[in-house]
Amino acid sequence: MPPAPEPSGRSGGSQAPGVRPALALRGLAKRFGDRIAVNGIDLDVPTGSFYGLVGPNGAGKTTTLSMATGLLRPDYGQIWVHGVDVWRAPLEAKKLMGILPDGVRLFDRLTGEQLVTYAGLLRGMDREEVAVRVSDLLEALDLVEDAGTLVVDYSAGMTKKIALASALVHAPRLLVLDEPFESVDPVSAANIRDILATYASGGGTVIVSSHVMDLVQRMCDHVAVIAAGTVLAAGTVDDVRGDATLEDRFVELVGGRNPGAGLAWLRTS
Ligand SMILES: Nc1ncnc2c1ncn2[C@@H]1O[C@H](COP(=O)(O)OP(=O)(O)OP(=O)(O)O)[C@@H](O)[C@H]1O
Repeated sequence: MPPAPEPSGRSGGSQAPGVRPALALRGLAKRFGDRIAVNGIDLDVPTGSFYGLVGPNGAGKTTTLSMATGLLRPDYGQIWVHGVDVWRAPLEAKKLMGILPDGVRLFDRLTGEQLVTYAGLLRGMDREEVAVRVSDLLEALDLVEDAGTLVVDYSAGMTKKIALASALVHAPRLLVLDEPFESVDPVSAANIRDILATYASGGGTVIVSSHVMDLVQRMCDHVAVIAAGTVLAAGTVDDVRGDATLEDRFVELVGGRNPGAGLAWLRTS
């Protein structure tokens, strides 16, 4: 098995010398038929960072994160999580990760409490420890009252929160969250941000994909901007945005603003 790479310094990492990144991607590529979704992505996510992955619709964020977490096989490239090759040693790698995928079906005929308990037991944890953590997570995510409700009857935001609890229950070293704040109300979003900040300050690494630039600017310390399956910029949030806001920098990098073109018929006066 080839050794995990040392931090390259060329792909957005700012890790102390000799410390392996929490996630390293090299030459990652994926094509669906004629469409190239991911076109050779290199990225280092430093251990302990709060890393935002941003890009326009169809940029390749979900495809990249699905490959990085072992859910989708890459056509080319390699992925290491804390030095473990995700596709050569999947069980070892997956023990290190908690994943909130975008749009993956949950076992929604379980109650919220049963679902998180099941996630803990699947990870090989003992029943008593799982019970303590499930209770703590339901409390922290304000789901105690709905612990006995079937997940199929949860709202979209509650479903996100219970999926997040399932991703956290085994205290992973790397948390990969695809659009964690979508459909989540502002109070719950603030609770989730607090939980993630505590997790990162305790040495955990968080990767979030998001369209909300303001949130990424406030919450993340690192960011990668991807478009058309390639990395346009990566590094600390301050380096990437320079003197501008992240949103302005994003629009500048990605381009494509076309206000109202061809929609003359929408004018009502
Ligand atoms: N299973 C699939 N089959 C065919 N094409 C796909 C598939 N999954 C993704 N794609 C295509 O790959 C490209 C990247 O999609 P992806 O979902 O990774 O983008 P994204 O950055 O997550 O977008 P969004 O922000 O809209 O969720 C898009 O052009 C998409 O249409």
